[in-house]
Amino acid sequence: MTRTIFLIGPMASGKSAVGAELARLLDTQALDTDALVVRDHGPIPEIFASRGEAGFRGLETEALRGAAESSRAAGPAPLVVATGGGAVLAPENQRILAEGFTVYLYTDAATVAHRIDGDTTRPLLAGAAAGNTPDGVCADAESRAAEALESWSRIFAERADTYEKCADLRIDTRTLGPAEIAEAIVTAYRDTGH
Ligand SMILES: Nc1ncnc2c1ncn2[C@@H]1O[C@H](COP(=O)(O)OP(=O)(O)O)[C@@H](O)[C@H]1O
Ligand SMILES: O=C(O)C1=C[C@@H](OP(=O)(O)O)[C@@H](O)[C@H](O)C1
Ligand SMILES: [Mg+2]
Repeated sequence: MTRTIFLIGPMASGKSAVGAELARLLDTQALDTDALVVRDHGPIPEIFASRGEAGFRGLETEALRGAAESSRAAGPAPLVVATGGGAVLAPENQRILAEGFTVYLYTDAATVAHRIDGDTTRPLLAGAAAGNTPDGVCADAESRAAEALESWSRIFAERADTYEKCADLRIDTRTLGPAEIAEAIVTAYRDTGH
């Protein structure tokens, strides 16, 4: 039976980039839950601002459900679904991930530091990126980057066990490029008999 390949992992671990590469290798379609939410509801920072994180999580679950449904309806090639970093949190999402082949893209703070520096698209890191400090004083670029990285590390520590629990396969991506990671996933997926 064909199984959807889900990509999970922390912010900026490469889920979206690897998803596109993997779909190219498997000659199939890549879906991205964040992209589906943006397509249907607008930019993620605006959703966090208007509906809060809980509102975003509801839309994320809807997108994941829809992506899994599209995959079931697709032909013999497995669909690739990149998730957002917090998609592993909701029990309903965990049940959906358990039906597919779920790959955890492991990385660390040192590796993602330059990827999230100055990023304003991820609201959970953007308090720092926007220059807001808890005391309301504008932070300089260097301390903003340090704060974003601190937030990333704290959130990752909170979720690390959940990523492990949801994964059929864990790849240490720290020294690999997206194409190499995609190749490793295809090999492991084929090893499962697909
Ligand atoms: N393995 C990798 N090596 C180098 N750069 C990467 C790698 N994976 C992702 N990137 C880059 O890091 C940034 C974040 O990747 P992205 O796919 O958006 O992560 P995610 O979807 O997990 O948040 C992008 O600019 C992407 O091109
Ligand atoms: O980790 C998270 O909670 C989030 C990760 C983001 O996706 P990426 O992991 O693709 O950055 C996006 O879903 C949103 O900003 C929340
Ligand atoms: Mg992404």
